[in-house]
Amino acid sequence: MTYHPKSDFMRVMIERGYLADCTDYQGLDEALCKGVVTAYIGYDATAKSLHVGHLLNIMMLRWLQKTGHKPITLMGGGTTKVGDPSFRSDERPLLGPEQIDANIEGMKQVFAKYLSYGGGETDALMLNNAEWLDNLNYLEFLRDIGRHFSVNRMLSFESVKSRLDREQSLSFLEFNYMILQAYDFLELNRRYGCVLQMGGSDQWGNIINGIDLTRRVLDHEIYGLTSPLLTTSDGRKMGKSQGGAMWLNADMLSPYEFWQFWRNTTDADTGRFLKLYTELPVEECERLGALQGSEINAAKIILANEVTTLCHGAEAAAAAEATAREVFEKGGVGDDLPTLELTSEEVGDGISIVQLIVRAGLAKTGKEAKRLIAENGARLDDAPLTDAGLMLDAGALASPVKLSAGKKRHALVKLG
Ligand SMILES: Nc1ncnc2c1ncn2[C@@H]1O[C@H](COP(=O)(O)OP(=O)(O)OP(=O)(O)O)[C@@H](O)[C@H]1O
Ligand SMILES: N[C@@H](Cc1ccc(O)cc1)C(=O)O
Repeated sequence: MTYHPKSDFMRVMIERGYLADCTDYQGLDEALCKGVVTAYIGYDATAKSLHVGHLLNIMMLRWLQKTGHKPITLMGGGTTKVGDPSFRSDERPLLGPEQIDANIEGMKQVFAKYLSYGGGETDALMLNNAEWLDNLNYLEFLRDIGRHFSVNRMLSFESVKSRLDREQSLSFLEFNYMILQAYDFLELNRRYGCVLQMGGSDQWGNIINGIDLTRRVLDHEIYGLTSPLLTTSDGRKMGKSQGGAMWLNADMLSPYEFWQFWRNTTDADTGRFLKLYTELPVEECERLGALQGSEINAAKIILANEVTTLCHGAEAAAAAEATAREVFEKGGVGDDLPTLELTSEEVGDGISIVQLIVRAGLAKTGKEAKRLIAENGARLDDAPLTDAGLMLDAGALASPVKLSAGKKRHALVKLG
């Protein structure tokens, strides 16, 4: 990166590692220096909660607001009905309107923790593209908007190319997604003077289509900026299709498990995550990330506390840290462990240990639970579990028991 930015926002984006690409560094930097820039990120309603992959770009909106600009969070109430095919090898499952509305309600919970909404100049706005997409007239839309798109060019984008190269089907419905997202940018520019769209690098094609369309229709110069897609050191994208998504809503992932996720960051990721997910000064993040051996654990605890405080509050972060100390350092049971509460009817004459391991979320299937036991990875109240046929009755569960999978994952089982 040879560009030396003048604006605070661009400087933060570059210094902290948020920037993958930008359509016009200098043009955007100058706009940011001149006055308040309105920028948006869109979120499709494909799940009830956002996850830590999305948190990366929520932090970008937070920095945008902190540096004196105006963020828009756009819920994809309209676009979710179509489903973004970018870099996907298959079509997304189609969701019905009730599911979409429920997902939007779930997703919305998180934004107010990071952004301040309201009517002021740099207050954030929450919008939904169903507002302008739901009632589009097909023929008018084709004539006014569709005529600006070249199919030849649309077919050349990397985001759909792999699907075409592999001769896998790309439905006409999905093919329209790019046009709808482009139209969003045009509408947001027209209605709210929005001049910047941000997103993960998989959104590049969709973003530049919006910029081209707005130039053609309104003759306005607008910008796009993308972040790297966050992967863990072992190369997996942090998302939801990957399984085990790290959700931001507490009813989908407890604050304790959320805290643990950050606490278990690999050494190589610690400095990078501190810069992306906390607001500690860059030099401090670098110093902490460079610690070696057991010292880096202190950095990971700082990371977990900072991120959990932002997302779930200082109290939840402190409780998670206390539970972790209790469980790991003293071998005890903390109040904050994920808990499975059983009724006496469920326990009956006895409930199998395999079923408990699955229901407590420590294994996905019975087979996986049995393998865990066979490989000596499961423990009951800190004692190794060797018998996969073990049954626990109400007497055994008279006081809560702790189940563990490996060194780091624990759950409490108790009678409700
Ligand atoms: N791991 C990530 N790192 C950075 N940005 C991400 C990440 N995951 C998602 N995003 C951003 O959020 C947008 C919405 O993503 P999308 O719903 O496709 O993600 P997802 O939950 O990872 O989905 P899936 O795993 O189903 O592909 C992405 O296009 C990207 O801009
Ligand atoms: N396409 C984005 C979501 C989005 C929706 C509408 C937009 O205008 C912008 C972005 C995604 O897959 O997550």
